Amino acid sequence: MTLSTRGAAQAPAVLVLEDGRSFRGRAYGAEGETFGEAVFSTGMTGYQETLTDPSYHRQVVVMTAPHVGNTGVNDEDDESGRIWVAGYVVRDPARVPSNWRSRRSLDEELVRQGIVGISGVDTRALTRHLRERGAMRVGIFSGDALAGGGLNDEAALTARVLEAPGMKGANLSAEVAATETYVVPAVGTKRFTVAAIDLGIKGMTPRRMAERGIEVHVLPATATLDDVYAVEPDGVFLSNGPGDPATADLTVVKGVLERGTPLFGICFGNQLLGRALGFGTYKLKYGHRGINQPVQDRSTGKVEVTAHNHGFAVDAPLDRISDTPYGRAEVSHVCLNDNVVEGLRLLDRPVFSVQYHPEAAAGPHDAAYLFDRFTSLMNTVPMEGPRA
Ligand SMILES: NC(=O)CC[C@H](N)C(=O)O
Repeated sequence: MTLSTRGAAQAPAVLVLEDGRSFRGRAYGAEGETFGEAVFSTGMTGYQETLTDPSYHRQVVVMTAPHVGNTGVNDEDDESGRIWVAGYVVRDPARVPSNWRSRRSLDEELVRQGIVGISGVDTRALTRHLRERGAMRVGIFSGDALAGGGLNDEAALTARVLEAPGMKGANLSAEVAATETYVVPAVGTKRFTVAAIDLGIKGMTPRRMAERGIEVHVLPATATLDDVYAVEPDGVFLSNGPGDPATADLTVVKGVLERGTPLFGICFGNQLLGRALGFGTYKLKYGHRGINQPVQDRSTGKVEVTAHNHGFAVDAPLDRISDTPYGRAEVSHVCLNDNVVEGLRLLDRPVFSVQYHPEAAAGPHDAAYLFDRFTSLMNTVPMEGPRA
């Protein structure tokens, strides 16, 4: 158990939204200033995985769960080598974290990694504001950033927020992805080789494949089609990742589709597949983030409770099969809260994707069957040449 001595004694901080609304609180984590897109996450647990998910790069995450940090920070649950959120907003941080795996408090970890946060904010009011007005740019200011009376000059702080870049048009995968290929070995007998394109991949994703006998070659976001086929893959995987899918290069995805290699994409990967098929993508008003989102698999009618983190979505028709340059495609999964497209499937090729996070780190394991589906596609496709 680690005792945190900070909390109520922390310096004043202020959160300022681009539309001028502001919230006062206390510094949490590092003091200073930070900017990003304000988004809210409804996960009640799993904050360590959220913080270290590269898809949150350049986003300031507001936690709707009121108590955050209760189980501290451990050495096992990180989803990447660092915290990626641009800032962190909580209502009531734990003063005494307690868990057998805890090594330090969340506050200490945020300080250690220089992540500026704010606590003591009415996160319900802030979330309702974002739901009504949509995700928008935000700044958090504390310590030196408020020296000279900044706390009382919110117009000046709002002007600074308005200078920060937005999420639309942001091309961010290369900023978060590995620069060198690495291999996650199959657990037990190796059955397949998969080339996974790292657009901001989480650590659990290759592990979920490895558990199924897959040797995963994780390739940088900049990998070419030749790099992909150099590993002689039985299947190709497109990962999650930050930024606007409209900015991504689709050459590799289209090349894989042409060859008919089994393909599975998640989240950003689903959006890239959608765009490669000729569908558009658009920015949702406030996105889906959390570990309790109901999704229906339209092929079985089954409802799964799933982990999400997306601000963009694919624009594809729900009521009919679409003709694409790679054959017929359908919307395979849909979000039951708002009918947003949550999955795509090609009818003539071994290709599918989902908009959510079947690796479930954190989250319910309802969607684990999707990794089995990918494995069975590789099982049935002859190695040489396209199937379609
Ligand atoms: N988790 C992800 O892959 C997110 C995809 C994309 N950046 C979005 O916000 O929709």
